[in-house]
Amino acid sequence: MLMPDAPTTTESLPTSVDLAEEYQASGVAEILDELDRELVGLKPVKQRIRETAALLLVERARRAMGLSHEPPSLHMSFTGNPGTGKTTVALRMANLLHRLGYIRKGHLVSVTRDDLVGQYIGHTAPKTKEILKKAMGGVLFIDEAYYLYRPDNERDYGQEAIEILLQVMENNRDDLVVILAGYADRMDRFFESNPGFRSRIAHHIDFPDYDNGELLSIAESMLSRQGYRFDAKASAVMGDYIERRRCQPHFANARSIRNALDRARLRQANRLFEESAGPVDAEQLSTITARDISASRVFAAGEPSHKETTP
Ligand SMILES: Nc1ncnc2c1ncn2[C@@H]1O[C@H](COP(=O)(O)OP(=O)(O)OP(=O)(O)O)[C@@H](O)[C@H]1O
Repeated sequence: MLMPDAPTTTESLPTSVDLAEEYQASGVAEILDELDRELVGLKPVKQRIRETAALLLVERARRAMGLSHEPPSLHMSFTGNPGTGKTTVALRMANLLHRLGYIRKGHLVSVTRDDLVGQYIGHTAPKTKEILKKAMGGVLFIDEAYYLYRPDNERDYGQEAIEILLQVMENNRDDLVVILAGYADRMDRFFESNPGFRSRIAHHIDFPDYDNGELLSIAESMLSRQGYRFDAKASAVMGDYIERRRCQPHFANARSIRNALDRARLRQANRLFEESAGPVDAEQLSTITARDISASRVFAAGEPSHKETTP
């Protein structure tokens, strides 16, 4: 395996590097395989991550061989609708950057405006610096990053947080990676008004919405990880649920699926209590039936829309 830092004498520099071996030895292969296996869909996202990993491996090899190299800029923006996997992929990205030696610790600190910006004068700088301290050596993930900038209020404290962030993104490039996340259109407007951010972010990754088939696969894989499964009819009803849920307000892709499954498990538990006179077996305890899903309000015809949190 390559040394993370370039050797100091020319004699000790390697004259060639086996990239395929590096790919395996660094653990990058394992992370990318896991990403492929565990995350449904996201083809363009996975492709971009593979490309980034290849770039970083080549950069590392150049450094080890004493070729001219520039520390790559790793700050990123992840755009897409809620529940499209941005946080999940950011976690994997942190792991990847750590395995490649680009960040010391590889942890992820996920924040929103309220974690960075204070309500009173003098509160913002210490708050932002505290978060940055926590994130050093890892990845700082700022969800709905555009809320930091409020053009309607000239004296908004968000501006102070922005200035500190920009400085740290420039000066601590070798120890902190910042990922800005949120809706694509709002992020575009944010970059237009804050060119400092645009120029510091080299990698833009767009997360598409999942299609109905992908959401059904996500539901099945989430359930199986929890030790449950749909019976044959439940799978079909879940497909129908997804079709209807997508057209209702507060739809949040995979997050809506996670919430729907939580509620289905609740109904299953209640059903087991109501139905069972005697002992229940493992099969019954692990099966979600059509009824556990069809009792959802999503199926109530003409019913006004409901919020994500409604049971
Ligand atoms: N492709 C996928 N395969 C399996 N599970 C997924 C996939 N994408 C997302 N999930 C799951 O869906 C949930 C929501 O995903 P995540 O939090 O990463 O989305 P997000 O884009 O960050 O959205 P938000 O900002 O609204 O939280 C998580 O529980 C995650 O594990």
